[in-house]
Amino acid sequence: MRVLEGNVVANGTKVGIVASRFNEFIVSKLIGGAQDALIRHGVNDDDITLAWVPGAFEIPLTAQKMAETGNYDAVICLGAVIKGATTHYDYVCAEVSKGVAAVGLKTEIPVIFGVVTTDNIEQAIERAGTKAGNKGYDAACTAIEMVNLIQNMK
Ligand SMILES: Nc1c(NC[C@H](O)[C@H](O)[C@H](O)CO)[nH]c(=O)[nH]c1=O
Ligand SMILES: CC(=O)[C@@H](O)COP(=O)(O)O
Repeated sequence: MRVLEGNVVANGTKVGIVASRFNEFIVSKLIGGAQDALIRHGVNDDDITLAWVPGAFEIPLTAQKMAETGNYDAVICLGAVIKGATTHYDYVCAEVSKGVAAVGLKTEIPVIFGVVTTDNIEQAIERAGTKAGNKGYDAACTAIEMVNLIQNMK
């Protein structure tokens, strides 16, 4: 049986990161986690490009623009959507999740969903480098694995 699988080893991998400034306290920790994972798995710091957007809603368009340049093997989307008093949360979460998935399918490179969507600030903190790990780190490992997997499929 031929098994297709990606290693978590970077080989000249070029990565774009789109990060939303809303809840920057959390998102900056996700960026730190992603950068740490990329570098520790062999990505050169010079091969990482970070684009800031105002909020998670703006992530998909920016991820698409980045992916369409052809300069990146993967794009990692980082953000923090935290539930407030109204239904705004649901609209932002729906659009960013659908949008990120659509960009991956359209551009045919891995576009990774590293956006935390939480009921409260405590849950977000737990996922930004404390008791539930760092979702930015996890997203970066996923990006490297997916780049490898797709290379192995050729
Ligand atoms: N409430 C959160 C937002 N809201 C802002 C939107 O993402 C968007 O920037 C605005 O509606 C303009 O289009 N964004 C987050 O990333 N996180 C939130 O908790
Ligand atoms: C997820 C959000 O957009 C959130 O911050 C909005 O809060 P609110 O529903 O209280 O306006």
